[in-house]
Amino acid sequence: MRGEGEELTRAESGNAKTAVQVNEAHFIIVSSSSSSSSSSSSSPPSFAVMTESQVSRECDYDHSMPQDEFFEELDDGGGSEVLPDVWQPLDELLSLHPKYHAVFKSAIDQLFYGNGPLPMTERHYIALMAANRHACSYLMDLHRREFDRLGGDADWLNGLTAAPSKIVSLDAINRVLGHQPWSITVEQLKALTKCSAPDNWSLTELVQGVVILSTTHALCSFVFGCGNINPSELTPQEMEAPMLRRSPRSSEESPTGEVEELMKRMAALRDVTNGLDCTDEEKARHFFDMNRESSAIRPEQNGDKKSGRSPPRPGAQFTKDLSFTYVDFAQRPDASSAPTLKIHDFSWEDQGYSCVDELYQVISEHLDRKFHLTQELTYYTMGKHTDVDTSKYRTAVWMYIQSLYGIRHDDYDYAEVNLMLTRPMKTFIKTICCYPERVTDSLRASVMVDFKLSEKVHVILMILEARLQAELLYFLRTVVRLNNSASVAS
Ligand SMILES: CC(C)C[C@H](N)C(=O)O
Repeated sequence: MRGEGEELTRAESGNAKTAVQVNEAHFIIVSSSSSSSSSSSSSPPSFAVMTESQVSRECDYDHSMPQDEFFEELDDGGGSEVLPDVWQPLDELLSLHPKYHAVFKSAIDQLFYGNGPLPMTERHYIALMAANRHACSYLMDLHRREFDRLGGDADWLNGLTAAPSKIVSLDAINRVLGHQPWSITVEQLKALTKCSAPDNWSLTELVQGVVILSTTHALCSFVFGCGNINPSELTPQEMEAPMLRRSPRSSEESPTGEVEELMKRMAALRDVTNGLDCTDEEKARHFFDMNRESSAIRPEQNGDKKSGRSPPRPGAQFTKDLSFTYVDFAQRPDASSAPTLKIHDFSWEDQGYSCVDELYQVISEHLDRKFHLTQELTYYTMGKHTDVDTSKYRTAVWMYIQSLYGIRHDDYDYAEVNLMLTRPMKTFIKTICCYPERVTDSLRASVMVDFKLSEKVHVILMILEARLQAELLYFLRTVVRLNNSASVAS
């Protein structure tokens, strides 16, 4: 297995420009690409590239190929889609993790530019609606430009009031999915898909729409996690992403001991869990205890108190009711109608994947690879240390994220989360997942201080994928229930 340092070296030798930009101030790149919301003309026409990749898409994957072989193939340069230029800033950042990067590009290419029931312009409009939930100006700008470049009706860009009612009808599910996915109901899906409705959605269209919505919500978390910047507000010095800029407390100068402490805890945990195992009741109790404790973590409401700067947020033209936000799962008002989702009863592997595969087959394999790779990805490093088994840490991050959405992995002992994640780290993760637009410079700077840049990005990738999977699980479980209710009725 290659070490993270070596991955970087490979990126550097393969593409020196990319490596330097990512290392020093990658969000300068983000900024330059999102410098004007009405500058679609500055984006070179890359439609020809896209069309070519569309044509070759059908031959890209052998769906029966075992995953290990697929990942090996990526090492040999597989997954080399060229996304249109507007995606480049994300692309550059993700090049820190080449295997993930390749899978990500294929998935985005398929979702937004590949075969699918929805017209491409509508896909970008739906993503614009999703990015508006978190006031993510970077992604809103990206999808506005793509909508425009692909020939979308400029009127729609005035807001939902100018969009067709079929698109507008997706707003409710955008809201629920983005903030309280456990409250999606069969009735909501029925109303959208009912044949008698004038603008009804086919289930296949709805699945594509929802994959776009949830992917975009999760990408908002990624963008804010790494540092969302409004270029018009900032001087060039300020454009450096706060999280990624060399902090005076960088690990080389004054390590905080954070990594050593984590390594001790991981080792202790491995010893303990190899010998003792707690009962199912104890595991359940640990989950609910952790859930309750997590409710006490309240992300700041308004901008960055320390810098006194509250970045301007885009308005709510593309979604309604921005006051609808995340509520702590443990404190949801409808606890009886929205119980915990037990992975034992509904998981991506056992039910989710086949549900997507049946309705929107071309994306199922991409999602599966992304989830699988993100959970498996390791370089066996932590900070300056090598040959480290980081599985306890990485699992705790994934479990904590999904617990925020009421998802419980029955076999996991959530007491481990408390050992692996400090309160500031939980605050960071909860903010980035649930209220990414509220992240502050000081919060970013307070966590993962001794981690390498690529490790910080690695954690934020886990946030992206675990959140995406959580939203999809609730939606897909409801689709299955909808199908079951239809077959009972007939
Ligand atoms: C998130 C990081 C601490 C992950 C670690 N670098 C690994 O290779 O597994």
